[in-house]
Amino acid sequence: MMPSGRTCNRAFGIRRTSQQQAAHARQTARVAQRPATCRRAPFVPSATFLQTSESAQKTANNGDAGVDTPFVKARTIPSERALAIWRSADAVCFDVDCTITVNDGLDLLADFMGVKDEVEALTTKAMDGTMSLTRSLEERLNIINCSPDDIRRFAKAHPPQSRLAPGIKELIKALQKRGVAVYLISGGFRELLLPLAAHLGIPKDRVFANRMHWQWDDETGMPTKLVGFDTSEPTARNQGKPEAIARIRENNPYNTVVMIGDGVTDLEAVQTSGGADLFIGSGVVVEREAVVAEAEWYVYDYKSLVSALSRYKVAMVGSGAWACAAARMIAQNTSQDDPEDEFDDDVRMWVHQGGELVETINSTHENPTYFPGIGLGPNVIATGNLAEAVADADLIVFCAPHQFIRGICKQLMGRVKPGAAAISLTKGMRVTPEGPELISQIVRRTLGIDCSVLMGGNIAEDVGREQLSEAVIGYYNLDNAQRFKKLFQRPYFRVSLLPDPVGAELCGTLKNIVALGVGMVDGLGLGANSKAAVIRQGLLEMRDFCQALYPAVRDDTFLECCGVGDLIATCIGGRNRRVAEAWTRSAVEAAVAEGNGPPSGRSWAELETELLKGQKLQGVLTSNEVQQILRTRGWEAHYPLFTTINRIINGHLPPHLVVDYMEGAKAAIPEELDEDIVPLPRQPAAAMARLFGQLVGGIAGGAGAAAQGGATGAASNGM
Ligand SMILES: NC(=O)c1ccc[n+]([C@@H]2O[C@H](COP(=O)([O-])OP(=O)(O)OC[C@H]3O[C@@H](n4cnc5c(N)ncnc54)[C@H](O)[C@@H]3O)[C@@H](O)[C@H]2O)c1
Ligand SMILES: O=P(O)(O)OC[C@H](O)CO
Repeated sequence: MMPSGRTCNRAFGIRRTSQQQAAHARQTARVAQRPATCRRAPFVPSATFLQTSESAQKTANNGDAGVDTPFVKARTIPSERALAIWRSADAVCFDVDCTITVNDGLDLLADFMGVKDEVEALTTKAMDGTMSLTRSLEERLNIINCSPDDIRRFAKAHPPQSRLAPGIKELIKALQKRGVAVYLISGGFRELLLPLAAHLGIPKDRVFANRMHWQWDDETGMPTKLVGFDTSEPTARNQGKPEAIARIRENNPYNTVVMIGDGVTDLEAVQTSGGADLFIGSGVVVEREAVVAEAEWYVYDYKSLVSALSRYKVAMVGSGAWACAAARMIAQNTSQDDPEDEFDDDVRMWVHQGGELVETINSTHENPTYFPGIGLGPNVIATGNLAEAVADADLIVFCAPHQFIRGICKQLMGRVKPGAAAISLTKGMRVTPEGPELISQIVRRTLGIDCSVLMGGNIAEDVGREQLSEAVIGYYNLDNAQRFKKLFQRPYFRVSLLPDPVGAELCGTLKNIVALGVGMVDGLGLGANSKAAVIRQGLLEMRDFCQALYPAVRDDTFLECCGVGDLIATCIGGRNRRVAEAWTRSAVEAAVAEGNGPPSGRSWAELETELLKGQKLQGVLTSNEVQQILRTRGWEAHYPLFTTINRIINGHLPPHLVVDYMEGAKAAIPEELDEDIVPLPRQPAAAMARLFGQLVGGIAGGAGAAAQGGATGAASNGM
């Protein structure tokens, strides 16, 4: 800003950090050697927002021995109010001279025209108050007396990039990227500002400044001689900046407008009604005592404004295998040194166990219980306190085993930040007498926030090893989905958006049942053809079930990575498949070994503990949940594979019927057994004992018999 820019030769007695003092000394030495009219302010090099503001604040609070200047406390840490306004700004207005540029345009032009000293004398008069701003501008232009050609030559000699303050271009770019309207409001002249505006991508109609008046040549129709300037522009007089902002507001539906500048006329922008909602003082180029003292927020580094612009805080609810792999990706993204990074570096992770595991994660940056051998990143901060993990979080990632989500959400009721957005990575559903409820629906209903889903063929350990994986984000709110995409997307983790959240979530849920079937095929020693048959039928039943419950679910969704992609990944490398294989082997071996006696195959719960070491099996619970829906609605015959698998896992049918699911679904299940739906039974079901007793002869024929259709025969016999 031009008029007060003249005051920058004065010493203002600002208390500085030692870092600032060193920078200031270097700057002072440089300034002394050049003809610029502004003494540079301390510039804090490349510190992050918090480091900058904290160190500055600390110095301000402690005092700084060795500096004998009067104490002025710059508010370098923004208040919550200031931060909220900054983040929600619709328009940001910048002063130009010594705010976005390192020098004053009119001074530079005077120097270029060889009249620097006379112009400076007039400036001093204006600053002394012995001359009005308007008259001082008039007289200075008179002395400068340039032609349009001089201005063109001046612009060439001082191109925009040579004049920009450090970090300003990145700040303006970050604002524009967010859709914030950027304005220039200057006591300088349009003729000198427009090249800067063009360089910064600011349209001409967003530049408020004074206009030179020219004498025009009658013959050529071209401007020839400078004869004054347009005094009707608000920027030609004191209190002009708030007036310009009031005009901007009149013509645009902005709720929130911020003014940034180095001088007192910029400060005025917030002190008048109709002006800006927030003034941010800039000490990037010069420090002015009055501005430092009055500004609600004062910055020495534009990076700090970029950092503070929109730092979404992220919470991870869960700390199992997938929660760790996902938190690791998020932490990689949030810690990027990118001025446009929208996220706070830290990722809070809730650890159900609390205690020692929390301490281990925070000291070793690894979760040895659920995700051994893979570092999470130092910015994943574990806590055993659920409410603390999500407090202040703008983005909440739910990734706990599905049976716990409802309880978790109940604890979080009334504790999440209004306006927060959630995403569920959990695969599963809940079934109530009223019908099914998806995990994302539980989050939405209990917490009253938007909830997207992220689904795909994503074996946690493979993602942790940065092997290529794909996922979709199924969404209702596109803005939130796009933000989550930025949060998750990595070179090795390809994320796309899918406007079918229900289809995506149900695919992720139902494939766990099919994976149990494939594990059974493996446990029976059958080959690829049988697995393919089970997978194909599983995909059909997944599609039919989704569309029977939610007719809007799209066919295409099943061809996405959340559909067939996840199905294949789980059936090749998932936990459900692995545990089902072990369970089937154990059941078959026990039946063969014990003949007609009661089989002693291992229970699901036992194998879950032994093989998954604390991780949770989702397929058995999901199968029981889905089966309740099938049974209640009389749909069992339409879902023969789902039904057969459910009967097998609950001990109502022998495992080899998985490849003869049409028969399995038709089998008459005794009344009392039909009710016997026990999630993860601790003991082999009594029903299993009876069935194995009847079927042991058939099973003893082994997998070979089953592969050749023997399983069908045995099942038929058994039923
Ligand atoms: N593991 C994978 O490869 C993978 C991949 C994609 C999706 N998923 C899905 O993500 C979800 C979470 O899976 P995961 O692998 O992160 O977890 P996990 O299977 O490793 O389960 C262990 C987690 O459950 C927690 N837990 C145990 N008891 C609890 C309780 N009473 N209340 C709350 N939490 C409790 C543990 O603290 C731990 O964080 C599941 O729905 C799963 O289907 C898993
Ligand atoms: O290991 P599973 O069977 O729980 O499956 C893991 C993931 O869901 C695969 O995408």
